[in-house]
Amino acid sequence: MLIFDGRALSFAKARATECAHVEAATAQGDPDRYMRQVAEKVADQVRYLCEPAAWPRDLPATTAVTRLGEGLGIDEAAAHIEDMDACLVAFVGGGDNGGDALYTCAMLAERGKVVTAFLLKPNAHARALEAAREAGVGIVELSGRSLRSLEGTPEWNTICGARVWIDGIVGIGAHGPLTGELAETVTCLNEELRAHPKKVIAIDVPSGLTDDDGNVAGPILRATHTLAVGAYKRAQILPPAVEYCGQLRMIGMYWSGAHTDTTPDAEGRIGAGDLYYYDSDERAAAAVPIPAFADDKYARGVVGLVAGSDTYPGAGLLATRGSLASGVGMVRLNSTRRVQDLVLAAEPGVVMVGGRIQSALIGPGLDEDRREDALELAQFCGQSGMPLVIDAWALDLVPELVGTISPDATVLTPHYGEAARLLSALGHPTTREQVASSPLRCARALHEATGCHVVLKGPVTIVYSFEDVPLSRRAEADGENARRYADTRAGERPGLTRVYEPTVARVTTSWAGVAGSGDVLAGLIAGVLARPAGQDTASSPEGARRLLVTSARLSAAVFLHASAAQTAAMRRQGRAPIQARDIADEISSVLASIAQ
Ligand SMILES: NC(=O)C1=CN([C@@H]2O[C@H](COP(=O)(O)OP(=O)(O)OC[C@H]3O[C@@H](n4cnc5c(N)ncnc54)[C@H](O)[C@@H]3O)[C@@H](O)[C@H]2O)[C@@H](O)CC1
Ligand SMILES: Nc1ncnc2c1ncn2[C@@H]1O[C@H](COP(=O)(O)OP(=O)(O)O)[C@@H](O)[C@H]1O
Repeated sequence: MLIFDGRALSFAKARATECAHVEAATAQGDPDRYMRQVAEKVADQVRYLCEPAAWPRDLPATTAVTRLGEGLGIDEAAAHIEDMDACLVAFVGGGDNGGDALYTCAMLAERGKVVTAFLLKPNAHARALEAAREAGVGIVELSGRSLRSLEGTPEWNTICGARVWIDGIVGIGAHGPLTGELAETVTCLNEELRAHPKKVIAIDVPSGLTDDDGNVAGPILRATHTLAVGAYKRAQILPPAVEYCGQLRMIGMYWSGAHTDTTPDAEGRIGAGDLYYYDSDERAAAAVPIPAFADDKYARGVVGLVAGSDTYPGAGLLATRGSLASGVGMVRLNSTRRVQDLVLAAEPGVVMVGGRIQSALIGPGLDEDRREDALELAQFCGQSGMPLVIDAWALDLVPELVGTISPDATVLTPHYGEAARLLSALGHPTTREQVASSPLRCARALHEATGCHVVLKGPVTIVYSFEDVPLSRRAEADGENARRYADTRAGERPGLTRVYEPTVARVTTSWAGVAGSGDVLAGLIAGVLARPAGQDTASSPEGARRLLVTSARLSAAVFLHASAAQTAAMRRQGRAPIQARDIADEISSVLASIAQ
């Protein structure tokens, strides 16, 4: 069973956890103790981010080379270094997020910073406001007016002249998109940022980011840094909202209970509403194990591909190279003569005849002429329960394959457009725009419509996966709830319980979105699934085969692909394009750089 690097919480869960902390502080007669602890850590981060050394690494760039939002913009940073210690400005709302901001301002002022707080609501947190005044923070009261009303005044110049803004307008207490004067204020601030970029440090979440599935339905103040209080929130790591967070840092608040929910939902599933992030070089390396002393090519795994066509020959080569990078002992490629010649010229070890395989991939670069071979391999996998990856063109075959494939062993790897087309073909009319605005929701819908694992490719790729783990392990780990749940399914899967582990990898580069990049990923996933199951997979019940298609393996492949793209982009300082072949080439150096 998988425990990823961490669970990202829903806003409701985060609010409940935070409330418990506040209640405990209140019971001890100091209701703001927790808030001051948050503010102290925020103030430390703000001071650090104001230091010259932090600038070159931290300024954002739109073409990010990122670990979820971390940006590089070295030249712009250098230009601002001299006067970045000018004044700090905070925008303060009427809730506790504003309270955090005011205490933060007070602490910064006490440490010698020049700070001005703009109160956007008449009901700012009273004790925090008093502390800010006492510390010498400049206070500007908007009394409910939009910030736009200040344009042309000296206060407006203070806002524009600041190098660093602190966003305490709203946090996780906001419901729905921002409305009224707050919406206008945020729009106005974003306009100023577009004209004159600055550091924007969001306390907990960028103001306006309110949807657990990362949907962007209204104005959000675009942060360069987001300081997540206590735990990451789902919207901070999900596209499209992730783009507004900039570099994400955690403010540790000793939150407990941020583990997988063991309570089944209405349909009896565990963890289907959870979201994890994957950020582990070591775990990724475990998916590509060093061969054992006596391993021959068959022991290392053989992958069978139906990829490439006379219409799209290059896809056959790129998928092949993705598979080879996974360390399989052999790739068997079924393709046209033209593709075979192309592949053999680059990779003479590839075998063009059929035979024993441990996993399969159909789809990259296929055209109508390749339909029969793709269907045949899919059907073979369905009958044998062998892992099958369905990508690109072959995704259009899914509606006719639904009854024949083995969903537990099948992975669909659509991009947004393909996901929309497939969902529509399966009876759920969906546009590409709808997928782009709520990719997690659509990945889940695709799983529900097909039963398959889904790798939804995008700026941040989502792995919507699950495992059937032995009841004994689940119960050991999670206690009574799981035991009760498993009993209800005993007739269906005796001894097993289904656990969902939707995951995003915390690494990305926008240079990865290039033709053929997905072919490499599909090949890599199929290759990883052909490798012998080892430490990286969940254990199966006594006597059963070890599980091959797991969240851990799929996430590892996605992570390696993104890391390879990022490393290739970094070789060019993130400023020059990379090609799909660069990603394939870089996978082995990423693996080589990871200590095993
Ligand atoms: N709960 C607590 O006691 C603490 C919360 N902290 C911080 O405070 C934040 C949560 O505080 P709150 O629960 O007070 O809420 P927020 O401060 O996030 O937001 C609540 C305010 O936003 C307004 N609002 C809500 N939805 C809106 C919308 N759609 N458009 C415009 N205005 C809207 C409300 O009227 C209210 O004034 C967290 O993110 C966290 O950072 C902690 O750091 C300190 C203790
Ligand atoms: N803006 C982006 N930032 C990072 N990665 C991206 C972006 N856009 C696309 N990608 C990645 O690029 C790959 C493109 O795959 P796909 O669309 O299938 O292309 P192809 O079929 O040409 O190989 C996917 O891995 C996807 O996650």
